[in-house]
Amino acid sequence: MTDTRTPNVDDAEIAKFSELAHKWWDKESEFKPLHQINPLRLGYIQEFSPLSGHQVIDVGCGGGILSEALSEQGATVTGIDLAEKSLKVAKLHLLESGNQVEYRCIAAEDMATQHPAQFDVVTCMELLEHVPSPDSVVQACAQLAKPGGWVFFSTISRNPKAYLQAILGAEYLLGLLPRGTHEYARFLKPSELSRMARHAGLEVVDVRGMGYNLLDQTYHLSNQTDVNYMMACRKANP
Ligand SMILES: C[S@@+](CC[C@H](N)C(=O)[O-])C[C@H]1O[C@@H](n2cnc3c(N)ncnc32)[C@H](O)[C@@H]1O
Repeated sequence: MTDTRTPNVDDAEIAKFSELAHKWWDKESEFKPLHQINPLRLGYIQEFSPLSGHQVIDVGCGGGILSEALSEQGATVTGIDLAEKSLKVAKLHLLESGNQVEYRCIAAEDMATQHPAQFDVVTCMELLEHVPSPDSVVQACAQLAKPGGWVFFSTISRNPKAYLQAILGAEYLLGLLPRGTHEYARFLKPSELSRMARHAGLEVVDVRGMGYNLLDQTYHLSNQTDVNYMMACRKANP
């Protein structure tokens, strides 16, 4: 039977990340902001869930910045992405770091069909704003989680301040990210992501902002969720 589903992927997005793949572990490159926020998101995840001995899947793992940090905490980590080149870099980096992560080139939706309810923790960071149907990825993340498991998202809200900071500021004025990294229409308000999460059977436990300090050029957790934010969700335990 032919699969008539429209794949939930924007080829231009995959090409964009593939083009930069060799720079994933260069902490002064276009991926510097991801390296800078990584300790914050790891700490956030650990506020809610232990990692040691847990099965974790990192959806849209890229070069493995978060996947490796999760593995360093003793989790058994699977990383999935659709950019082959990024996964190659991720696998090569394991040789250097000695960390263990199983990387697979597969869509979240397909992984969820193959491995439903298999993971204690699902992380999906900075991915939703790069896909045509974020709700489909949210559904897949919920399906991947065990009952009682945790699902963490991070993305960017959609409002004039987010446009000014995340696109105009970060891409055009400060040059923190390459121009064209983000498309405003794909930003998601916390209320919209909460609705998607609830629809997928997840309880939204917490929403937390991530702010950037222009003066010392550092990121911090914040109660302001109107630009970058993370969400901690829990799958119901029937
Ligand atoms: C901004 S990067 C975030 C990487 C990683 N999650 C992190 O935060 O360190 C976005 C990632 O999403 C991946 N991506 C984009 N569209 C995707 C899709 N439809 N399915 C899986 N991964 C996708 C890209 O290849 C890229 O690695």
